[in-house]
Amino acid sequence: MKATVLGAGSWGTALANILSHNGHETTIWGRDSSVVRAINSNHVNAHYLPDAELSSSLVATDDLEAALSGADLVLLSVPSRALPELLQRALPHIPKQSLVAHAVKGFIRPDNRRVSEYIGTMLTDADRRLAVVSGPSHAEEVVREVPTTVVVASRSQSTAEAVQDAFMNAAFRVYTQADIVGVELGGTLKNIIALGVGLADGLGLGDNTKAALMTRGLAEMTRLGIALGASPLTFSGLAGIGDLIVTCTSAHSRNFRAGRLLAVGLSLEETLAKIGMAVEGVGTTFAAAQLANDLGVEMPITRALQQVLEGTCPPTEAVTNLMQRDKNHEMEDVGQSVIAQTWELM
Ligand SMILES: NC(=O)C1=CN([C@@H]2O[C@H](COP(=O)(O)OP(=O)(O)OC[C@H]3O[C@@H](n4cnc5c(N)ncnc54)[C@H](O)[C@@H]3O)[C@@H](O)[C@H]2O)C=CC1
Ligand SMILES: O=C(CO)COP(=O)(O)O
Repeated sequence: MKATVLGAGSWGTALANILSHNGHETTIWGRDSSVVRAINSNHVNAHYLPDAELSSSLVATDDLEAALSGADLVLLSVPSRALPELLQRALPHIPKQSLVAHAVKGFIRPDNRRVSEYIGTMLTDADRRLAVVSGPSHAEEVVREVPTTVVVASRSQSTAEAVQDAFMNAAFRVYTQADIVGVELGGTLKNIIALGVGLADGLGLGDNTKAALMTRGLAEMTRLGIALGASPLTFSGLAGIGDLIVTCTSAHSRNFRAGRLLAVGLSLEETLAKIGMAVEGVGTTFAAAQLANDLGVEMPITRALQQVLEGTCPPTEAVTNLMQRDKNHEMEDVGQSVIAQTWELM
């Protein structure tokens, strides 16, 4: 298979490295010619993954048209805010029969569309060709071949299985899924909660608080997911709770680290500059808050975080506000029918 990865940041590099190691003729496109040169001459991406020695067969280029020529599989792996511009430039050169996968965890603003929804409006035969790769997978560990599991979702089973085959190896186990909406939303919405857990950590709050944020966070992720057409079960899988756990507990997570920096008093601009890589949770918080508002979905953690990011509520006050919300049943609307049945039987 001839594979082309668009985006030479952390994740694009890690995924291109897998494809190359798996024996596929792999090209990675990046906009930064110094990164391209370093991958070709030294097999290293010094800015994003300095400690990893990349496959010597991996070829890098900054020529988009040449990168896409003859590709059987095209993988888009840039931050969500960069995707529209890149896609406009890439579309005329994407071969008509190629499979197109993306590994982006964010919404396309300002319309707050899912990435596959956005790509699908432009790509011919999208239902057959398009797939999403998501799951608990920090690039820093993937390049070290730390055992990792992800999920590929597509409306087409054969496409999901083809992408699964392309990536699967002894250290990178790939599952398939049909729920493209749920898989995309799980990977996207967990970044909001990771920012919140990072804030809690930076404020010196305890493990109880982090567990509360993760669990109640999953509940509000699931509520929005259901409203947008996802299967609730997907949120108990790799793209949901799996990715939530890794992002909320790993020192590699840019979202978790950003939350910690905000908690100790850095401004949002200072925080983003200090991380120096994609922090998708910031844009996602605003997008999800807007979607929740439009759809009438309760997302208290997201709303609290939005206020913190806007600078209209200090983090400690946001915690107090969350704790003092009206009392509630744990399962709320998601499980109401089940709860009613159980109580009738008792
Ligand atoms: N880093 C990770 O471990 C993982 C990242 N992701 C997701 O992958 C996506 C990409 O993130 P990372 O690679 O981590 O980001 P990164 O910050 O490491 O790299 C971003 C890359 O995009 C490029 N870029 C930025 N603006 C661009 C533009 N306008 N046109 C072309 N290229 C542009 C940069 O030059 C850089 O190569 C994000 O949605 C992220 O959430 C998903 C799973 C794991
Ligand atoms: O999505 C990720 C791991 O699955 C990466 O998370 P961060 O963007 O927070 O580093």
